[in-house]
Amino acid sequence: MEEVKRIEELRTLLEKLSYEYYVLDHPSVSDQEYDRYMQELIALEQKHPECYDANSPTQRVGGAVLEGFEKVEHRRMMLSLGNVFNYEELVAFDERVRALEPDVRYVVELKIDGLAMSLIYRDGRFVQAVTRGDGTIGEDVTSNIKTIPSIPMRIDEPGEVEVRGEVYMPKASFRRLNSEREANGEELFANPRNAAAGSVRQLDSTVCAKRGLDAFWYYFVNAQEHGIHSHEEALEELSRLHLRVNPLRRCCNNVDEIWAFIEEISARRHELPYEIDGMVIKVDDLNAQTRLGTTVKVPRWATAYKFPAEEVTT
Ligand SMILES: NC(=O)c1cnc(N)c2cc(Br)sc12
Repeated sequence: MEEVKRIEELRTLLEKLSYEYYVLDHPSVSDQEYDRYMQELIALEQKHPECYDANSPTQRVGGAVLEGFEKVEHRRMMLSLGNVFNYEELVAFDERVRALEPDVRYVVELKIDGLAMSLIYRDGRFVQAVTRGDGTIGEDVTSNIKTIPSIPMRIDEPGEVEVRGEVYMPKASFRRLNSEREANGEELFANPRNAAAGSVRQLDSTVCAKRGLDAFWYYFVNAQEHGIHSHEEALEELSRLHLRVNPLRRCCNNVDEIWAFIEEISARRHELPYEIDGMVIKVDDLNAQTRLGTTVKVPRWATAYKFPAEEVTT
């Protein structure tokens, strides 16, 4: 029946248009055209309830208001990071790594000031989003994470894929939210991280949908099972799967290259449209990461450089 075929066609088209707009920031159609396709799909889905699909672009917002969040155990612990606060501590980190991995190469990324999140895809379909929690047990916040338009509901990868990253509230969304709350005499959020955490914990996803959250993904959990050997390759694969990966990153061969990038980003971080509280330095080679291993709660193959605390008025 061609209407059922049209439903599948529109679902695929709307996902592609959403990717172009929210991930590539390069839409190929006008908002009006996008809305016309969405309205056409909504009408066809109402006519064909037998085609219901929770991952349809029409199902991102709405659904039941939850009583609470289910607890979920992570397959692999969600680690936090050790910290370094200055050049000398960064040198010490590098020396500890080089003692085991003499010709190490690093990838340096921005440390997004949001909340850590795990996404599970199965056979190419988004199935679950889980907060970090205590690192072992998190909360299922799938209904809220589905409302973030840059997160794909489908990916072109079979089997089980787990992706981790940071959900955050852009500075513009934060300013808009707090000015609305001020106008309504409500308590203001202290910073974008708190506002993002409060939004993800909304039991009614229509509230979360209005908060203008976004996310960057920076960890392909079972990358080696998918034939990937380095962190940089993993980030490129996440991009290929249409996940939103932060392009502001640099491969560095030594501490001085790391420090140069830290100073470059530190000088321009207030221009960024989102808050960062430091930089993340990771060993690039995944086998070297495995050889270095982790301590009780933090990896030996990565650390976070934290910017000096300052009074930031956003
Ligand atoms: N790029 C990254 O690895 C990264 C970025 N932002 C963050 N808040 C975190 C936290 C951990 Br744990 S890793 C990481």
